Amino acid sequence: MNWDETTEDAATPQADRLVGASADHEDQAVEAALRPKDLGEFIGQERVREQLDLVLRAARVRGATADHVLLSGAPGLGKTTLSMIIAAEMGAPIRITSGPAIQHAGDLAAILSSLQEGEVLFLDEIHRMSRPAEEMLYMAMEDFRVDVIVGKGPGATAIPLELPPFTLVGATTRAGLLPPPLRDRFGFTAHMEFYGPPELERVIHRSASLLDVEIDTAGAAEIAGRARGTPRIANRLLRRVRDYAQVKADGQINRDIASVALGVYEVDGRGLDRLDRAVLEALLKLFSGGPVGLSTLAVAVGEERETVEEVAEPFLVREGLLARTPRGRVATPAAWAHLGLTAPQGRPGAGGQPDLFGA
Ligand SMILES: Nc1ncnc2c1ncn2[C@@H]1O[C@H](COP(=O)(O)OP(=O)(O)OP(=O)(O)O)[C@@H](O)[C@H]1O
Ligand SMILES: [Mg+2]
Repeated sequence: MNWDETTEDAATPQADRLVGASADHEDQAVEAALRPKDLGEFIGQERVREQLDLVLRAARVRGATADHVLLSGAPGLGKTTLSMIIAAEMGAPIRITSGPAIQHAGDLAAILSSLQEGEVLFLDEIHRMSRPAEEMLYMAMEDFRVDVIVGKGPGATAIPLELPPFTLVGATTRAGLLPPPLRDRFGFTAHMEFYGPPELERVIHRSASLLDVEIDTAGAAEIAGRARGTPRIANRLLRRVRDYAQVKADGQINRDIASVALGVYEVDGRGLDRLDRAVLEALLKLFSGGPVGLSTLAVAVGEERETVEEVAEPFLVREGLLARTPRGRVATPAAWAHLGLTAPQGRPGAGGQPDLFGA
């Protein structure tokens, strides 16, 4: 791979895992076809949808350009999809760029000065923009104006440039990293939550019908339960189960087919993959449930510290299977139950014993 093409995701260990939330190459190729096109088609996120609907409707009634919108949430929850829906609902064209693509303020000035009135500018990974570009964006968002610097050194002059009104849609997986002045300039902020099983089932039924795959209710529920609250993962698991159904059966997906297929891909009933389970198993079997230091745990599973910390742990913590404590990683009672093991007496999960480990 050419270093220039290295993205954050490619640099992330295990980015290609079946239950990883970032888009892989195949996702990028097929996602466009699966994207809901308007708010009515967008599944779940009721509150965000309702609020956004009001914001967009009000703008349409006033005949105005919609306020700037910030979309924050984990990968694969629908930020890019919503940005396209915003443009579609406003009947406006959309321009797509990203923080890492804007290295110099001049890059941003070029984009801003070529926007049409009412256009939606989608700025993905807005937390990764350079500082000077960010400052230019403040003025553009607030006053629809930028200062273009012409020349260098003492002779440099700032030429003010008026911009047509536009709607900035920023997306970030790390809202906490946004400087407050930037956050404050958005008229509306939408926090996207993980999806519950019923919504994921609807996502799966919808995608199955677009992909022309037959699936019954129980089959969709089986996949939804393993999709880690994330539509992108649900769609990816659906494609793998479809492959299995086509090769090993008559192409139709039911609970058994889904369950056996995902077993082949080592995604368990709760959405844990081989790495997740290796981490839990080491914690339980080698360290009696902890507490154990991250480095020790990583050595025990033969992975890098970062892989354990950034790839496996967030989901295990979210699922309530593992806790990070000041003294190290600790398994919760649910972890013992999930792996079908019995906690030694006196450990969390041993039942009726005092919790000595602060889990
Ligand atoms: N609410 C939804 N209803 C139906 N499908 C959805 C929904 N949200 C996301 N999807 C599907 O999940 C896929 C991933 O969504 P999207 O690309 O919008 O995620 P994202 O939040 O932009 O992720 P990233 O942070 O990696 O950029 C899309 O192909 C889309 O089909
Ligand atoms: Mg996206």
